[in-house]
Amino acid sequence: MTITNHMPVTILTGFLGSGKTTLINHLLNHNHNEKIMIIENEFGPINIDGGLLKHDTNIDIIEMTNGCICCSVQGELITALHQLHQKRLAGEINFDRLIIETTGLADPAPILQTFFIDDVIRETIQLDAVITTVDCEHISTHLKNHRVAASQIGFADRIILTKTDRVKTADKLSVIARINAINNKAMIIEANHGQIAKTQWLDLHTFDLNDELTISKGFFTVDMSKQLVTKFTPFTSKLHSYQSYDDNIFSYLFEATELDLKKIGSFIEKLIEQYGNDMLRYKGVLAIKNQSQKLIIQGVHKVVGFDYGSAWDNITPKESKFVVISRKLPFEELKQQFLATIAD
Ligand SMILES: Nc1nc2c(ncn2[C@@H]2O[C@H](COP(=O)(O)OP(=O)(O)OP(=O)(O)O)[C@@H](O)[C@H]2O)c(=O)[nH]1
Repeated sequence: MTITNHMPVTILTGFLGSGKTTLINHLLNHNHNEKIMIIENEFGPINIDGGLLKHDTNIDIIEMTNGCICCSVQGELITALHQLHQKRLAGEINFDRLIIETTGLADPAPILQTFFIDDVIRETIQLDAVITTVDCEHISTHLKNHRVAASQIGFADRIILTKTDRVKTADKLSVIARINAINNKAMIIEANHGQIAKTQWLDLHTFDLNDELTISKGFFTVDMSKQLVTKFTPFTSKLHSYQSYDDNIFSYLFEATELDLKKIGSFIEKLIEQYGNDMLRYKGVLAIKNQSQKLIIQGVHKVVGFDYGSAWDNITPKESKFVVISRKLPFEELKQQFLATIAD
């Protein structure tokens, strides 16, 4: 990788003790050809994880201990990223990717927004994905007591389910169903003690304004007693007695045929203005009348990006899909407004 390339950045979040450090350690133990920079943010004055992470020559760790990235040290994160960029440009340091491990108590929103709002960062860094570790054994308690736990799941592009060795299959399935109810866009991957191939959580390119809009239809497991595989066997949970919980974050899917550009533009503008604070992540691939290319939209709260993607082919029907992971929205009302943007 050359310095002119955008630096890939992965945000690793997940509640306290959910296995973030274990996952990174597994990566470092099995990574021999990449130099990785890690920004660690620990809540409180002492960075425990910095000591737990296995140092070797392929890793540099920046510790941020002035509080939690999500609030008081957002500025510190920006400064750290600028400095890294400068040092890299000057040839003082070299690394191939950056991982930001957030404190288990952090809401990832402000961290994510940093990558959209700061010009230098936007131009030099390629935000790759938000990865959330979920502790299968304790997530129910976390969700009950800490609002941020649901938020971390809601923001995820990919969820890594940990400690499944400590629960019964039925309990694991109900955790999966609960995660899916919060975020049906993120694929769920099971990892025993962080043992997961790096291809499963790095270089996912989820923030590229590309045409891929995946909605998880089940979940996927990696069985580490077998070889690392890149293809998974899809597993669909058949839960007949799924209990409903009030996690207050939901996945909404808006679907329609070809849309009128002006109308959909003002729908989205109004939606963000009114509900942006509640909308954690959203992504859409929209079919616009008289436009041969797909219109791609994606955003985090009130920060939104639009771009034209690839052209529609003659086989795929021109359909618009817009997924929103959000705190509760008046979905029926919004759906009618969305449908009203269909082109005449
Ligand atoms: N049984 C079991 N234990 C695990 C697994 N993954 C992690 N652990 C253990 O869970 C504990 C917490 O893991 P960490 O990796 O430190 O979690 P963390 O998310 O970095 O924790 P904080 O930095 O405190 O938020 C450690 O004792 C790990 O060994 C797993 O899949 N199964």
